[in-house]
Order: sequence, then C-alpha cells, then structure tokens
Amino acid sequence: MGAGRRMKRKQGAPPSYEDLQRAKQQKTNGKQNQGRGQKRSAPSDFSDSRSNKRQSNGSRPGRPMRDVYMSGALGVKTTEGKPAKAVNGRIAKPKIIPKEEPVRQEDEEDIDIEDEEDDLTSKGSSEDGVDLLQSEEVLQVDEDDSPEEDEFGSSVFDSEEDTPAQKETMFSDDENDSDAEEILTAANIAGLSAKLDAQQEADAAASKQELQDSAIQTNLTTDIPRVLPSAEEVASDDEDPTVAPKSALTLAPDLQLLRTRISDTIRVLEDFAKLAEPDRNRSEYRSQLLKDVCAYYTYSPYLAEKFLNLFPPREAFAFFEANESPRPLVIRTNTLKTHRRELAQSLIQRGATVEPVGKWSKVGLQIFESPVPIGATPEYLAGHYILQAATSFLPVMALSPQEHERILDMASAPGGKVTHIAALMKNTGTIFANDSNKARSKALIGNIHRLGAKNIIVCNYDARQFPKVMGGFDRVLLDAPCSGTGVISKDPSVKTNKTPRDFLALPHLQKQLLLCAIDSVDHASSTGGTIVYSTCSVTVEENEEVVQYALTKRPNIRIADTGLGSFGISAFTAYMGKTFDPDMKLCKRYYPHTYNVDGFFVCKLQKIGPSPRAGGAKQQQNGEQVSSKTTATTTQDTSVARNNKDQDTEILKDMLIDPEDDFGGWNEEEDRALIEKAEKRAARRRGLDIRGVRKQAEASTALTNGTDGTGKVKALCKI
Ligand SMILES: C[S@@+](CC[C@H](N)C(=O)[O-])C[C@H]1O[C@@H](n2cnc3c(N)ncnc32)[C@H](O)[C@@H]1O
Repeated sequence: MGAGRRMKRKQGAPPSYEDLQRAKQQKTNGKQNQGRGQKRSAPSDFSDSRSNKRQSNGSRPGRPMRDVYMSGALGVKTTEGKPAKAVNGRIAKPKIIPKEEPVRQEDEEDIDIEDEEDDLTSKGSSEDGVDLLQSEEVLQVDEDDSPEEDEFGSSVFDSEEDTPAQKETMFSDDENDSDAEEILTAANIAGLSAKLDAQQEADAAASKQELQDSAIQTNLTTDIPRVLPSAEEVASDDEDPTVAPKSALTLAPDLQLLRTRISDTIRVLEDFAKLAEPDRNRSEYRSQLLKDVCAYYTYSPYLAEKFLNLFPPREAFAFFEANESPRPLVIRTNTLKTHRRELAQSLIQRGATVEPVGKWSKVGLQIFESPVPIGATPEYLAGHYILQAATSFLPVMALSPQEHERILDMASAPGGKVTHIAALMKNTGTIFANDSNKARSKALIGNIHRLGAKNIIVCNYDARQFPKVMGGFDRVLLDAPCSGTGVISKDPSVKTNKTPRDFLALPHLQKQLLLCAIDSVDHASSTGGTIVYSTCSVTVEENEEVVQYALTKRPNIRIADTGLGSFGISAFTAYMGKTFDPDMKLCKRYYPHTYNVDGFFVCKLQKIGPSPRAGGAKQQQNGEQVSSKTTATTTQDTSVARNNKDQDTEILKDMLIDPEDDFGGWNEEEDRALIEKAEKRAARRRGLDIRGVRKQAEASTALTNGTDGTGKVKALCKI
C-alpha cells in the first residue's frame, strides 16, 4: 500500500526525548529559530512528514512494471500538449509540473465548495467532482451568487482483491485489462525499467536502514523515557523544553523535541508497566500526548482528543501524520465516452505518467506526473474523465446501480458520484440529482453536460423534503454533508474550526436525511430497495450513530454487505460505552493512514418493508408530484409508487410492527431537547456558562440565518 511505503519513509527510530534535550542544552543560546525550518533539517530517521508533503504524488517505488502506464524512453512526446489554450479560450496556458512538484490538488482537482452561506453542512463528504474548468466556472458563479469555497481532491488505494460485487458493478465496463497492460507496457517498458531499477535499489537501501533503526529502537525501549515535565518545569514557562529560547526571537515550539516526545509518550502508553515513570499515571501521559499533538499538528484540543479516543495512540499518530500529506491525484474514466485504456494512452501521449488505481476499479487512474494541467486537457474538456477521489467510487460501487432503474442522489453536487451512477447505468433509467445548494448545482449541471450523462434530472430541494417531493425509488444514495474529518489533508481548517456544536448539529441533519432516504425507497423494487449512506468523516457521531438511529427509527431496514470485499475496515459495533447493531461490522471505514485514501464511511441498507404512514408510504404514493423546481425534464415515467397498502400492512404485521403505529419521521422536539442537554453538558465540561454560550449562539443565528430551510442547522453550526 502506498500508505505503508510512505510511513516506512517517515518513521524510524527517533532519538529519545532525553537525548534531544541533552543535545539542546549543549547548543548556544543564540541559536537560530528552530521552528518548522529546523524540523525539516531533522535527522533522516526522524524526518518530518510536512516537509515530504509534496512528494506523495510522486512515483511510487517498487510498483510492478506491468501496472504502470507512463511515457518512457520511447520518447512519446507531448505532441498535443498545447491545445488546452485554444479551447473556448478559457484555459490557462499549460503548466509544466516538475517531478518534485507534482500536480497540486488545490489547483487541479475537483472543487467541492463548502457553502459558507448555505450552511456548514455543505462541507463535502466525498470530495470529488468539479475539475479545474468547472471550478473556474464555480468561482465566477460564486461572485454572482453566494460565496462558496470547497475543494475536491483525489486519492488512491491499491487493493489486490476483486470481489464478486465489484465485478458486478465496476467490471461491467468492456475494458480488457490484460490488453491494456500489454499495449501500454510495450509502449513504456524501456523508460520504466531504468526507473524501477533505481527505485528498487533505493527501496532495498531504505529497508536495510529500517532494520538497523529498529534494532536501535529495541535497545531504546529498555530505557524509561522521561516525557512528563517535573514540578519545577511545570512551574517555569521559561524552562519549558518544548519552547525555543526567547533569544531565538520566537516562541515557536521546538517541533523536533515535540515529535520525539510524542513518539516516546506513545511507547510508554503501549508498555506502561515497563516504561512509565514511578508515581505517574496513564492520564498524565495521555494529557501530555494531547498537548503535544495539538502543538505539533495544530489541532484544537477538542478534535485531537476525539481522534485520540477513536484510535489507539500509535494509530492516532499515523492518522495525524497522514493528514499532513495530500492524497494522490486520481481520475475516473467516463465510460460513457471512452475506455480507460484509450484514456491512459491519450494522457501518456501528453507526457503524463499514469497508473491504474488498483485492481478493484476498472475506471480509476492515478496520475503521477503531468506536464499539462490534468483539469484542462482536451480529453478533460471532452468529458473523458473527471477528477475524483478514489474513495468517492466506493459509495457508488456499494449502491450497485442497475440499468433502467430509478435512482435518487439526495446530495449530489458537484456530481462526481451521480455521473458515475449514470455511467454504470449506461445512460438508461432515470436519476434524480438533488442538492440544496443552488450555486453548487450549477457545477453539477456543468459536470453532467461535460460527461454526457443524459438520464439525470437535477433538482434543488432541501433533501429533507423527500419523499414528499417524490418517492418510490429503486435506490437512494445519501452522500451526506459532514464535518470533513476524513479530508483534513485537503482542508486543514477542519483541525481548528470544528466545535462540539458541529458534532451535534451535523449528526442531527444526517439522521433526518437518512430517514428521508429510507422513506424514499420502494421496498418492493424488484431490483433494488437499497440505500447507501456515506460521509467523508471518520467520527462515530456522523457514521455508526447515525445508522444506529435509523435502525431504531425504521425497523423496516437491515444493514447489508457493501460488496466492497475485504477492502476497508469494519465499522465499530461498540464505541465508548455505546453498543451498535452487530451488523454494523458490515459497514466500511477507510482511513488516510491505512489505505492512503480520504477518510470515508460507507453503509449499505436494504429496505425490507414499507415505510411508516407518516414517514414514507403515504408520501411515496404522492411520488408523482414532481415539483416545478425540477430543472430538467425527462420522458421517463416518474410515478413509480408501487406500494400496495394491503400488502404493506401484511408485511408490517409479519415484522411485528403495528401498521397503525406511526413510527415515521423524526421528533423535532425530542431531538432539540437532546441537543440542548448535550450542549449543557459540553459547556459544563468546558467550564462555560450555558447562558453565555446560548446568547452567543442567538447572536450568531441572527447574523447567519437564511431562508432556504436549512437556516436552523446553519445557525447551529456557525457558532
Ligand atoms: C458531500 S457533498 C456531496 C458530494 C456529491 N455527492 C458528489 O459526489 O459530488 C454534500 C452535499 O450536500 C449538500 N447539502 C447540504 N445540506 C443539504 C440538504 N439539506 N439537502 C440537500 N443537500 C444538502 C451540499 O450542498 C453538498 O453539495
């Protein structure tokens, strides 16, 4: 795995914290500022991931040659490397991207605009979709409409496994893998072999060094690291070893010392009986770790603690590290217009180095280098691909859309997933692509046109209005608005701008949306009856807890296998004293540090009985009411409300549910009371007066409340 390799480069045997302190004392008082610059000059076995940040898109050593597509020594020139300038007169001149400075995601990849104005909730889950040109369009749109900022990125993972479900969904394209390999390998083999030889040599040297380092590390473990400050050190700020001397004209933390102390503290926590100082307890080490993590990686204590609760200390460290590097750039072939093999060849001819994203996907390509902006090639303009995070493929694979079905994507802008669905359906059936954010919907429409999807109807509702607007869908995708804790490398502001309120308000919205998604599905669909819920967040509140809430409120659903095989980590069945449905293990979690992909959560639900009268069935029967807000037309029949009331009643009885019982909808009052209670508790924990917090919230609400129906949530989130 890419991540593994990356971690191998970054981690080694760091000098112990005490050694570093000793070395530090020997230095003169007038030494230079030891901020980030110093960190970069740290010893090689202690290198800083942030200084490696730009390398992660670079070539990956040790790849099997047959997997790599690139323009090699055969001299495939970038003969068509200029024309981007000419198309529509809209493209900036092609930029040469040197090897050391791979394509910058911020510049090139899909932009997922966080809707500041609409609501905080538009912070993307699966950040994918709009490419450079679209983003240019969006930025223009933003000036006209509401200001927005979001960013879609790309990521990649390798998986050696093909599952039957993947075959069903992704391998339906008519690409022949071995053909592709043969042709492309023949075209590139000469250029690759020299490069790979060098890479293998470098790998072997790195492995040797790593073995030596780990031997040293083993010796180190017999020492008891002194990581906690003594009483005197606590008393005197000036002697704080994490702060550079004042003579250095800065109070920037000494990052090298911090990093070493983090590493030492983790060692202690892992082997407490052996390595802890006498009379020190675990929580002292944990709070030291929290403090150091916040200082080193610049997280708010609130969020850092959340992650330290989510992972064991060493894994949390790997997670924080992974968030400091961008994920690799990935594109999805648009099979409505081309095949991956042809696309790869075209990009190679433009001088790009590309590689299949992994065996799990027939449509993903990872871009290593490109002398032309990947968001501005003629192939891009012709809609042959879209820049899209690799994890963004997964919810669509789990949804497994079938030809001729009727599908709803509840929160679809800027359209990475919905255009993927259209491609898998080969432009048959009908897809409703909804998003509550108008400006983002323009980007969505742009992508739909560029990629040539012809079976999509765009609508602009608050998705909580489904299924009142229409229901009876074969499948529904809810790629929910979320906190974005899985995509911190793309949006580091998440490190500090998320508050406890966000983790109350967002799950509240997500729960409401998920119930609406469930109620919008036709349980009697002969092909589907499926709901997929996904987020690009790793928090339990936004994932397992949301699914658990839906299971409680809707006994007519079951968690189903995602069909993603062994790829991904099973979701939690218990977390911090809470237990979830045992089938929660069927849901999948993805982390940047395990697969070098965006953090993601995917859950597949199967609807096995009708929705309650209040929540869905009744509304589904109104499924024909396609509102005038629908912004495109189709010849497809939208009246697919197939529920037979008598039959439904029987099914409900079979499920031991009283058909007259109104188990639908959410109880706004009940939720509000719960939120207020949680807020009170959070304020008390932080030593704040809840009345002051509320006053501030009200003031903020007055400033930010909108008229689009999402104002309540927006107000909550802005505090
Ligand atoms: C994670 S993004 C969706 C990304 C999209 N699925 C894709 O693949 O390109 C979440 C989207 O939810 C939208 N959204 C937020 N609140 C919503 C609501 N109440 N109803 C519908 N859409 C909403 C945001 O505008 C944002 O576009």
